[in-house]
Order: sequence, then structure tokens, then C-alpha cells
Amino acid sequence: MPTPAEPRPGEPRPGAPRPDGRPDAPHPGTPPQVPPPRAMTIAGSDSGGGAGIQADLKTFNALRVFGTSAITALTAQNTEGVRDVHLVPPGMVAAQIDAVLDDIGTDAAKTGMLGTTAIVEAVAERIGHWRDRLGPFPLVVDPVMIAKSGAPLLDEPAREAVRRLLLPLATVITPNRHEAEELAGVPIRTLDDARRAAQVLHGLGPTWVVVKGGHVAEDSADAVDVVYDGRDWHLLRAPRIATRSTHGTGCTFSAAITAYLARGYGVLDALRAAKIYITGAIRHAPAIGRGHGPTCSFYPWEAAPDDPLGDPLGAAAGEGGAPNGAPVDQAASGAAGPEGRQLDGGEEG
Ligand SMILES: Nc1ncnc2c1ncn2[C@@H]1O[C@H](COP(=O)(O)OP(=O)(O)OP(=O)(O)O)[C@@H](O)[C@H]1O
Ligand SMILES: Cc1ncc(COP(=O)(O)O)c(N)n1
Repeated sequence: MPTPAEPRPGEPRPGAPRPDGRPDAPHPGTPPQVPPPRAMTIAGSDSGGGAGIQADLKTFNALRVFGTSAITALTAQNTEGVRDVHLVPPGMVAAQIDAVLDDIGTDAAKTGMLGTTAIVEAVAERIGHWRDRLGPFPLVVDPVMIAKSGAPLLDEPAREAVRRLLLPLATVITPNRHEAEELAGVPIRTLDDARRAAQVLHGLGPTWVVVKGGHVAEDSADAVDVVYDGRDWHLLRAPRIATRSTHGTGCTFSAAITAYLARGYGVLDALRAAKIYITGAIRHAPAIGRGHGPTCSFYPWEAAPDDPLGDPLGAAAGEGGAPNGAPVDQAASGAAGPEGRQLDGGEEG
């Protein structure tokens, strides 16, 4: 490893107080002093990258939260549909939760696709156990039942287990129209129907209920979600965007709520911030796949004027420096990326 060099003229010495009194960015290689907020997702993997674990981790990262995961199922999936599902044994789901929470802990957690009664039971039991040990971290339950493409992601008997075991543990539940109908037993066509369902769902034990409006009154100009905390009603309202890129919107929305809760937002603020985020993610959706495409989790960063790293390999890319697996700061001398140059004090070029 090159030794840290004297700062270049005009650059502050690493660790020196900044003129504005705020802490400086850590010197490369130095662990940050303040750990980031942490959020855990317990959900299925979507090989297509638009929903499930993949959407959740991207969302956590985009919202500056360190994400961890317990995978409940592998799905062979793309924007057109789910081709196959392989469930993870419940003991292995529990083992992932234990491994993460025993060491890393969490500031909030969410659930997504759970698949079967046995997995729901394992997750509910481990959440209860770890809340007793770590304190009552917020839990967002997205009661995923059917993929947008129509494939079942929760079997019939497991719905009762979600109702009985998981909803009472939830800080927030985020059913879509279909899930709210199933869990509450109330048909939903209008916002008033959504309110009735929210009231029934609140009676099942969650602290906050959000009945999502993506599939309610689909010809209206706004996508409106109904929020109920047992006392007050709120509406989350944003323009409805005309697009086919709505794969994983529910996962991304509930992951954003989880991220904002992990960052310490109050529930209503977390819901409002997450609604702004999902609307932007839908608006900036990339053109990917032949079916329902994913949203853009990183749109706030992609809209930034500069890519902060630029081309991180620079000239080294053409010389076989880093792609062969060598750490960038040990690649061919004088050909390292920006971090290496900063460490050895060399010139750019
Ligand atoms: N076309 C759209 N334009 C703007 N917002 C939308 C649109 N569709 C959904 N939303 C919003 O996205 C969030 C997710 O809602 P939705 O009802 O689509 O969830 P979902 O059906 O569970 O999603 P998925 O099953 O795709 O994960 C909600 O805040 C909803 O209002
Ligand atoms: C692993 C997994 N989790 C959740 C969904 C729901 O997302 P959508 O309704 O957009 O298909 C999914 N398709 N796959």
C-alpha cells in the first residue's frame, strides 16, 4: 500500500477541521466514524432486478442506508413474468435473519415475498425474538401476494398466517388494492372502499395502514394512497404517470418507507418522503425489457450533473491494470485510478 502523502497545495490535511466546522470526508481507507443507518429486507429475489430484494437494496442504497437481506425465495423472472420459483427452507431464512441481526443489527426492517406459511411463521418468530433483544425496531410489512404478471408469490393458506402473525407486528403495512381486498375481505373500487378496507386492516394490529392506489381508480389523474393510523386519515397524492414501467413499484415504495424510518423519520414523514421517491423513480424509469419494466431507484443520483468518480480506471483500463483483479492502488505504477493518485500524490494523467 502506498503511504499517505502530504496533501497537495490547496487541499486540506485529512482529518483537519473544515473551515465551515463540519466534519471532513474520511481519508480513503479510514472507516467512517459514524455508522450509517441500517435497514433489512426479508423478501424474494427477482432475477430481473426490478422488484424484490434487488429493488429493496437499490432503494436503501439510493437513500443512503446500508442494506442487508434475508432471501426467502429465488424467482426466475424478467419484465414479462415469473418463470420459476425456488423457495428457501424456513430454517435458512431464519439463519439469515439471525446472522445479520446478531452482528450488524438494524434500524428498520421490511418484508416482501414470503411464499409459504412456514416462512411467514419463521419470519414472525425471529422478528419477535430480535425485537426483544435489540429493541422494537420499525417493521414495514408489504404483504406481497401476486406478481404484476399474475404469478402467485404467496400460497393460499399463508394469507391467514400473514393476517394472524405478521400484521400485528407491523409498524406500517402497505397492501395494494388486491392485497387489501384479500386481507380485509372488502371489495375496493373507490377511495371510500380503500378507507373501509384500511379500517378493517387496522383492526388486525398494525400501527399504520397504507392502502396503495396504483390499482384504484386507474383512470384518475392522480395515484392516491390512503393512510390510516386508527385515528387520523391522510392521503398521499401524486400525479399518475402513464407508463408500463411499474414492475416493483410496491417493493420500491415500501423499501423507501423502511429507509426513511431507518434514518429516523417519523412514520408520516417517511410515508410522504417515500411517495415523492417512488413517483420520481417511476417518472425516470429506464426502457428495459419487453414487459413491465423496472423503475429507476437511483434517479436522484443519475440526475446529478457529474459522475463523482468519472471513469475510475482511466488509462489503466486499457493496460490491464485493474480488470485482472489487482486492487486499483496496486495496479501498474502511475496508472492507478483517482484514489491511487490521491494516495501517492501523483499527477493525473
Ligand atoms: N402509474 C403510476 N404513477 C404514479 N404513481 C404510481 C403509479 N402506479 C403506482 N403508483 C404508486 O406507486 C406506489 C406503489 O403502488 P402500487 O399500487 O403500484 O403497488 P403494487 O401493486 O404493490 O406494486 P407492485 O406489485 O408492482 O410491486 C404507490 O404509492 C402508488 O400510488
Ligand atoms: C421477488 C418478487 N417480489 C415482489 C414482486 C412484486 O412485484 P410486481 O407486482 O411488480 O411483479 C415480484 N414480482 N417478485
